[in-house]
Parts: sequence; structure tokens; C-alpha cells
Amino acid sequence: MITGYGNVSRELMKLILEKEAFLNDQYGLEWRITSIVGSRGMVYEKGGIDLLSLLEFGTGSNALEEYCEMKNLELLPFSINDQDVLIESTPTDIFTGGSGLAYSKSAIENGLDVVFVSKGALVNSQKEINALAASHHVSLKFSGATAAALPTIDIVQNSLNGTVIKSIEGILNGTTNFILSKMHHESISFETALEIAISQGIAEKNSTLDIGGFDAAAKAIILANNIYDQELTIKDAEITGIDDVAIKDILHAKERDKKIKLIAKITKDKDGAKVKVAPMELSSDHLLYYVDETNKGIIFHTEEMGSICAAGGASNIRATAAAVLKDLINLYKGD
Ligand SMILES: NC(=O)C1=CN([C@@H]2O[C@H](COP(=O)(O)OP(=O)(O)OC[C@H]3O[C@@H](n4cnc5c(N)ncnc54)[C@H](OP(=O)(O)O)[C@@H]3O)[C@@H](O)[C@H]2O)C=CC1
Ligand SMILES: N[C@@H](CC=O)C(=O)O
Repeated sequence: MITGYGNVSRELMKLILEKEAFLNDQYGLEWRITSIVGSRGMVYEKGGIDLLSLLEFGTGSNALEEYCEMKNLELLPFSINDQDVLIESTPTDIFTGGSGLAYSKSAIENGLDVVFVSKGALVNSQKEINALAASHHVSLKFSGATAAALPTIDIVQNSLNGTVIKSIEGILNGTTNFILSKMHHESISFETALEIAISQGIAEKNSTLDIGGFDAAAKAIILANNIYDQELTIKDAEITGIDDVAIKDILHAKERDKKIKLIAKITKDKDGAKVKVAPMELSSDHLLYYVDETNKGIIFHTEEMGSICAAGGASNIRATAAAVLKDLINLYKGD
């Protein structure tokens, strides 16, 4: 079941169709998507939605309505039927959790595992969601909500088990990194670079979430809450976006072989974890200096393993869909 039929969900359908044989051969997995929920209602077909036909239309409720018309179906009110997993991909509401919170709670209460692409539910209510999931014996995955194709939470939950993570710093938002890179390397204006990011489908529906640093903060909060067992929300983060970064600031940094990057920092002291997002000048001895365009990067500073850096995982809808597919595979392989 999918909530939110936008760019990412549609790309996921394409991936599932393209990789159908591979998923079956390699992992013994076969999925049927029986429900897709848009803001105007839900398509439900017990035997599975005809993805090839649906892909003939665009995205959103218009596409769902056109599909229903073609198949002689009605859009139904949201309900959960016989599904195993929800992929939550509605627009992120970082201040209240929005529809993503309502859909995911309802899914968990009905025994579905949840793969989060949106961040609102987790940023607002991670503890409540974790407790609900535990009481209903379901699993949660959220790579899509924690920088998608850039591995972050997977590293924490696998590669860093047993270590003390002292602090984290990262470039967690592709849109702002793209804008800053285009300004730095090509002297493209802020506005033009933002338009390109929007046209590529990587900016949030409300792009002030990217520009204002809220999206990076949301991802950092989800990581901080999971790593340090905290209950931070967006109100607890100190956030400065790139709104006030002017081309003269970029050029001033460039003259001194520096780059301005939007950096999210997670620190922990005796009072708990703190999240801070702000534009910073990085010099070329900083690993994140080399993370350009829509790429992202993260450095975990650990007590036992030193510093571990992952970089790449460019923000784009195919890479995000692939991160969702990875979560689905990791949920069910070996079942
Ligand atoms: N794009 C990206 O690269 C990435 C996106 N994400 C996250 O994934 C989520 C989806 O992103 P993306 O696909 O780009 O966004 P889109 O805006 O393309 O898609 C979201 C879809 O949700 C639908 N929608 C809106 N309100 C509701 C509602 N109440 N119930 C059901 N459906 C609703 C909208 O269609 P309609 O209203 O017409 O039904 C829209 O098509 C976001 O939360 C984003 O933060 C995460 C990682 C990367
Ligand atoms: N808007 C985000 C994409 C989803 O998380 C970004 O630019 O990285």
C-alpha cells in the first residue's frame, strides 16, 4: 500500500516493474500493490493495481482518477484492507506530522510494517511510533527519510553497532547543496539553481523547507532521536538556512579556497543531543568539501572506530525510489 502518489512513488513503481524478475530470482520477493492513496481518495484492487496502465498517467490524484476512469473504478475513502506494508510518501509536514502521521499510525495499528519516505511523522512522533510498532509487532524502515540514497541510518544500525558515536556532521539536503555548488562552480544564480532543483523533483513541495534548512534539520533530528534515544522535534533544533547566502559570500570563500556548505551537526552532552544546521565555510582538508551538486555526505565521529565518512547518494527521484526498494528488500529478504 502506498500513501502519496507523487514523483517518488511513481518512480518506485517503475523500478518494481523493471526489476520484477531480478527481485524474484535474487530474493524470492514478489509484490502486489493493492492500494494507492492520494489526497482525493484511494484506488484499491485486491488482485493488484495494473502498474503499467497507471504509469501512462502522471502523478497525484489526477493520475489516480484517470486510472479509475479507465478501469471503471471509484476512488474510495482511505482504509486498510489486506496489506502487509505501507510506503508513506505524502508531502512532509515537519511541524505537525500531517497526513503521514495519521496514515502511518493507522497502518501500524492494523499490523502493517511501514517504510517511511516522508519525514513528518518521525520528526514529530518517533517515540510514539516506535512504541506503537513494538506493541503491534511490526517493523519500521526509514532510509528515505534520512537522506535516501546516502546510507545513514543503515550505517548506524549495522556498521556502528557497539560504538559510541560522539558527534555527526553532514550535508543532508541535496537541493541546497546543488544551489551552493552551482553558485560556486558555475556562478549560476540562486534562483536559477533552485528552479533546476524543483524541475528535477528533488526540492520539497514547499521548497522553503530545503532553503530554510528545515529538511536537513528534520533528517538530523530523526538520526539524533534514534541514535541517542531522544525526543527532539523541529522546535529543538537551531536552524539557519541558505536564504542569506549571496554570490559575494560564495566568491569571498572561493578566493580563499573555501566552499560554503549547509552543514547539519548533531552533538551530545550530559544534557542530551543537540541539532544545529547552518551554512559554514569548509576548507579543502574537510571531507565534506568535496561533496558537490546534489550529492550528500555524512561523517560519524566515533570513540572506537575514529571518523567514518559516507558520501554520494545524490538526491534524485530514482535514487530515492531505490532507497525505498532497499528498505523493502531488507524488511523481507529471507522471510
Ligand atoms: N523527491 C525526493 O527526492 C525525496 C522526497 N522525499 C520525501 O518523500 C515524500 C514524497 O516526495 P515526492 O514524491 O517528491 O513528493 P510529491 O509532491 O511529488 O508527491 C506527494 C504526493 O502526495 C499526494 N498527497 C498530498 N496530500 C496527500 C494526502 N493527504 N493523502 C494522500 N496523498 C497526498 C500529492 O498528490 P495529490 O494531492 O494530487 O493526491 C502528491 O502527488 C516527501 O515527504 C519528501 O519529503 C524523501 C527523499 C527524497
Ligand atoms: N528535498 C530533499 C529531498 C528529500 O529528502 C533534498 O533536497 O535532499
